[in-house]
Amino acid sequence: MQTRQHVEEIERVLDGAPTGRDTFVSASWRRCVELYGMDPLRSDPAHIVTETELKAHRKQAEWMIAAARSGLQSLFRQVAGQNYVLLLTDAQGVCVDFFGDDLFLDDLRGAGLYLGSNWSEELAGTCGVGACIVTEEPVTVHQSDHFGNAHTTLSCTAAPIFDSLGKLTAVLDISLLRSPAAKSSQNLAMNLVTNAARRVEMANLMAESRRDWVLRLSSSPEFLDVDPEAAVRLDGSGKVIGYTRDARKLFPDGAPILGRRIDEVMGVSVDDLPDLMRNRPTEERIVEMGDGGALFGHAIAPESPRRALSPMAPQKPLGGVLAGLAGGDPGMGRLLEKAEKLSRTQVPLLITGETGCGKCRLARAIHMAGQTAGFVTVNCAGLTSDGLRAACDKTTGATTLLLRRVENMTEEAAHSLASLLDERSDIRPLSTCCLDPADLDLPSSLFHRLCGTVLAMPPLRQRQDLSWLIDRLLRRRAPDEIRLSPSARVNLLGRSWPGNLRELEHVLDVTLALSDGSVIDLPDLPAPIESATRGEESLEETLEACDWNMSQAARRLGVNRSTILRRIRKSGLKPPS
Ligand SMILES: Nc1ncnc2c1ncn2[C@@H]1O[C@H](COP(=O)(O)OP(=O)(O)OP(=O)(O)O)[C@@H](O)[C@H]1O
Repeated sequence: MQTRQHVEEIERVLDGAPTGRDTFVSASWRRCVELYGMDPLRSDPAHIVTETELKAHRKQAEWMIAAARSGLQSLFRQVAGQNYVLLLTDAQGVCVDFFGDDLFLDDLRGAGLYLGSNWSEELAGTCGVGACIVTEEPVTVHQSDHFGNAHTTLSCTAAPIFDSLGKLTAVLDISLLRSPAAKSSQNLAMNLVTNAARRVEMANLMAESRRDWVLRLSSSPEFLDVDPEAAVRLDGSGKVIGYTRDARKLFPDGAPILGRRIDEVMGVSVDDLPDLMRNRPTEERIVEMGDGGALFGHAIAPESPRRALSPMAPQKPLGGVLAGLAGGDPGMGRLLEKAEKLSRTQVPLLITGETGCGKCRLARAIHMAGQTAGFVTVNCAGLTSDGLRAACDKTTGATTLLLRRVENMTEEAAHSLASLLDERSDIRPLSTCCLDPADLDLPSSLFHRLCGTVLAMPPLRQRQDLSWLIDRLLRRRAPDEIRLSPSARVNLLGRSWPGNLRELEHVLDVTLALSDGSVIDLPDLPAPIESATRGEESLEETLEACDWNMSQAARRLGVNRSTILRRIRKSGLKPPS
């Protein structure tokens, strides 16, 4: 009787009459008859591939089985005792992994809910796995939704799993041999299976992205770090090179995702990613979306490659966050290599160089390469003992303490810092300073607690990768079509850049704001700003303002102490008696 009704319903669907079934079910019935020539009255047994074929399918899906295993195990634990069976099939519909209750193994085998069964639509008719492969969407195929007579007691809920390039690669199916009549009884199963599929995609993306940035996103701060909703894998320029399926929702409908730069769709660029790392409070890691909404972001930095232990092993090129700081300048290359080795130690580092040359940026990169949990920055100008303590109390455990412009530290703060470092051996100080270490006026007890070794950064005018840096900063600010004319480039390369990278950033910002067209030409560039206070005329005023304290005057002018002494001698200035 039931069979006759089922056949009649299929006939009505073929005639185009509405029957109240989900549209994907009616469409699948139509394919079963019109495309695969199936007969709903035939009670075909389950299609099981041969032992050798199963081996081949499992071998092909090996990496997916491994990525999905722990997800499947935890899902199976969640439904334990409720007679559910879990199948992982490959993109052809062949079951390559299976979790079911041993008590019902014979029944499950008989129904095809077992390893090696082929649930592709053209063989099994309308079924959960088959419909999921065709629609690439999660589906529930409940009881008489099935086309074939043999399966109308089953309820199957299936979710697709995509690889990081957006290709359907597997299906996760949760099935019941017998289920309540209402299809809505499977809503919870649908939730479980789609969440499990999302986690498998996430695990797979993370496993293949060790050398790239990953940005994970969630609408809830509580789940951001533990169970994010979507993730994108990014290359060094911020272009998407992989994604989990749910990340599609973040991009404009239908537009390709691979190759898009994230700053075209979100309010963050690749350079903002360090601010979205785990050492920052979750609530502060907000990413604005193109549609006006916002999500919480968690950026995971590329791992730097570990050097082989053998001294004979060829040197691997520098990788990870440090590699992005220079583009072929030999001096910077050596400096970054040293920084990378030191990043794995607890040695306190003093990073010196002119203002704006990237000392803080380097300190941050060293911290990230070393993968220490906590990160605190304090500005030494105006730093009080209380301020220092309060900043460091924010973290417990291994922490990097970035001391910006350590030459500006007061004596009181210097003493406090020395005792703090004695109390907290888990704090690693990284200090930046615009003076030569020899001119640094710090109590020697503190100096040696801060300076295990010096990393001296070159000024921008001495860097051979200036052209690379100009392009890098330009690309971050403007679309690919905007470029520099050769004469504009030559002009920028010939400047002296007293403000270093900070000045370069400002020049590019001003240029882009004021110029129209897609080519930046010489007249579009702002003239270099020579600071009036840097001339010899103002030296006396500066010295007077600093009570003739050479170190202070040097700080004010952004030069080192010996330069001040030289200028004083040259200009014949005499301190007041
Ligand atoms: N390698 C780099 N690539 C692109 N931008 C950089 C790089 N290094 C630094 N910058 C940018 O240049 C500016 C100055 O960098 P940073 O604050 O690290 O300099 P600093 O030497 O610590 O300056 P100061 O001594 O004045 O505190 C920042 O806006 C930073 O983002």
